[in-house]
Amino acid sequence: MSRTHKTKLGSKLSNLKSFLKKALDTPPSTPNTNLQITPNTNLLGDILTLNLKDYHTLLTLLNASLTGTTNDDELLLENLIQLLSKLPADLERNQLTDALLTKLWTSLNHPPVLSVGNAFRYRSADGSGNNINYPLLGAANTPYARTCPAKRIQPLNLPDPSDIFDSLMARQDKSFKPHPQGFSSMFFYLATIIIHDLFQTSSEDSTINLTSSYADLSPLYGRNQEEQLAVRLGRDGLLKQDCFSSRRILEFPPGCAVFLILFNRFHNYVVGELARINEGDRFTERGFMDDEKRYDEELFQTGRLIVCGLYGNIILNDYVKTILALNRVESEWNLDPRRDGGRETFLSRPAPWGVGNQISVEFNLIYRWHGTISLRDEEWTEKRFKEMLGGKEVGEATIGEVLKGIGKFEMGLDDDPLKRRFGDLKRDPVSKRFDDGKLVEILRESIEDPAGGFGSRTVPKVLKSVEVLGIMQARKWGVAGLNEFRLFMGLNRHERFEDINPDEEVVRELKRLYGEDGVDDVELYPGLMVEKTKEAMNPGSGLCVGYTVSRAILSDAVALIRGDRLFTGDYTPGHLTNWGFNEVGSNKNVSRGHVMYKLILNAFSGGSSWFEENSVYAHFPFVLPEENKKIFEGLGIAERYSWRRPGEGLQEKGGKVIV
Ligand code: HEM
Ligand SMILES: [Ca+2]
Repeated sequence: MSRTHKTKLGSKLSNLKSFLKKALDTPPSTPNTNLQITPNTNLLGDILTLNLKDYHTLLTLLNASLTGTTNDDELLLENLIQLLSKLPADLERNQLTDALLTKLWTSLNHPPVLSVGNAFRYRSADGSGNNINYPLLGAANTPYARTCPAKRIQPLNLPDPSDIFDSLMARQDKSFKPHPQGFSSMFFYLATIIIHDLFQTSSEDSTINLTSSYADLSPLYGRNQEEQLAVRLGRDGLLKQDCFSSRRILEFPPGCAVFLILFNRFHNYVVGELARINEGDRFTERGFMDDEKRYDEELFQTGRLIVCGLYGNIILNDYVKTILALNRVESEWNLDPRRDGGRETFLSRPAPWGVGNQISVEFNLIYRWHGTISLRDEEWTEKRFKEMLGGKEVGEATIGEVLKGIGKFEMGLDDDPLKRRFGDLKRDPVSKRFDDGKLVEILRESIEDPAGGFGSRTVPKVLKSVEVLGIMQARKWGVAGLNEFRLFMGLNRHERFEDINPDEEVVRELKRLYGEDGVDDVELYPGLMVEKTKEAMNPGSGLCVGYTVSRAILSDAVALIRGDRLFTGDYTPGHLTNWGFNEVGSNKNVSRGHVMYKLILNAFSGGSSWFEENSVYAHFPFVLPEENKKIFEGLGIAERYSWRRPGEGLQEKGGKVIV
């Protein structure tokens, strides 16, 4: 091909490129026919005089970059190579070559995200190895990350934390406001389990997080190998009966512990089924039967992947849907951060997945949701603290005494989780299990218990020392200010105190504490806690939390789930078995896509005598039954569910009989 011909082709390509750029820069509302083409380019003519095949190649290329997929029957790659070989050695050819190289490079992950190595097949006890290239990313016992640079000059006279709590955070007598969207305490018990799965600040070194940054159910399975072994039965992949690893969860209302017991029972059911089905002989093929330890290990680890799969599905299909009020409308859409199959196109570039996660100090503060504690749990906490303080009222105790009380309580627990108890529950001497009736009673009461709403002045006074410590902790971590953090998250700056919260008293107190001109001095924590809260909006706003928190937690949920290799690239039937993969999946035609019922119905062998298959308590426990009644009547589906209270009318099961 002559040099002139090559140059002509190059200039045609250049014209075509500016045409495409214009087409893409034109707002969608403008029809393409109205495109202004520079008169001297004669672009349409150029396109028509292009060799038909080259023209076709460019169109296919354009189509591929719009849709993200290539039909390789059209031999785009080969035609592109032909076109490139015809072009002159100039800018256009180089750019097209670079684009081709980029396309070839970005089709694969660099470095690879997945591995077939045995070390990466399961979840490690401490969460290490989730990112195969940076195995310590997000592992237990590593430092917290920092999300936002704190560049502002630090104000030297920060207000007294105790004053901040009393004036802005403390729940005033009789001022409890139930959650505006009718959330039950069960919702916040799951939240409590999630946050203890993700944050546990070491009391010896507050830069260290003692648990893994992954939603891997560390409160059930333990934060390290030693804790994991203590909660396992040591045979057939089983966990010890009705047990969980976390000591800390025993500091919380008994509904949290029951929630973990539901997961324990699900685990033991799963490993039983895995062994029984023995899919593809995978648990016997390598002579595991002769090696009991190995057999136990394979069953346990596969079981854990499946149980964590259900946990992840509960977080996405029940918890996040409720947060976004998608539980209140007909739509089946959900924000699923695991979405894959996305391709890079002109319009979107899918976020990476499976690259790991490391929790930051900012998120430790963002998730301190003590304002949502119900009146019932406030009372429970007052009693519990009094016990831990040897009878002293918490108001009379120093922060040191409270911390010592908590430490002593945890130390006083037996090392063997099987020997720990909670509430007034007793283990059956033979089965070692707690009584179903008692567990159901705690569940029912938790589902019927109205949680509190977020906002300023909502935190029970009994937690004052915890909050004061939180404020001091945030200062020690040197976190950014509220406005600094908002700007980092892409939110606008609060220019006036009224923007933080229009409530007159809150504005007055904020000004008193931070000074008339101190709006940028307002600290991240407690700023997050006193910010105005989002109004209910269906769908869109279910959680009704403070503005900044509502935005930040969605990014965090995506980081947590999409960042987790074992929830994304390695969430496969190969890892979980076909049976396990199906067992924990969500089906939009069942339970409106929710999956909590799988956990609850499985836990009680009495089956329908406790919860009917279609019990609203089993299917939608995060919202109060009376609120669900209103929602489902509005949607015209109330008759699909049983509204009977679990245990109602039962005389002989040992639970409290409700009539
Ligand atoms: C009655 C219920 C609750 C009680 C008695 C309680 C008590 C405490 C206590 C004593 C601490 C400080 C010491 C420790 O880390 O254990 C703490 C910290 C914390 N709480 Fe709560 N809490 C409750 C509910 C919640 C809820 C519902 C959430 C959020 C979903 C939450 C989030 C946090 C967070 C993120 C920390 C910091 C943890 C760390 O840095 O290790 N809490 N809570
Ligand atoms: Ca974890």
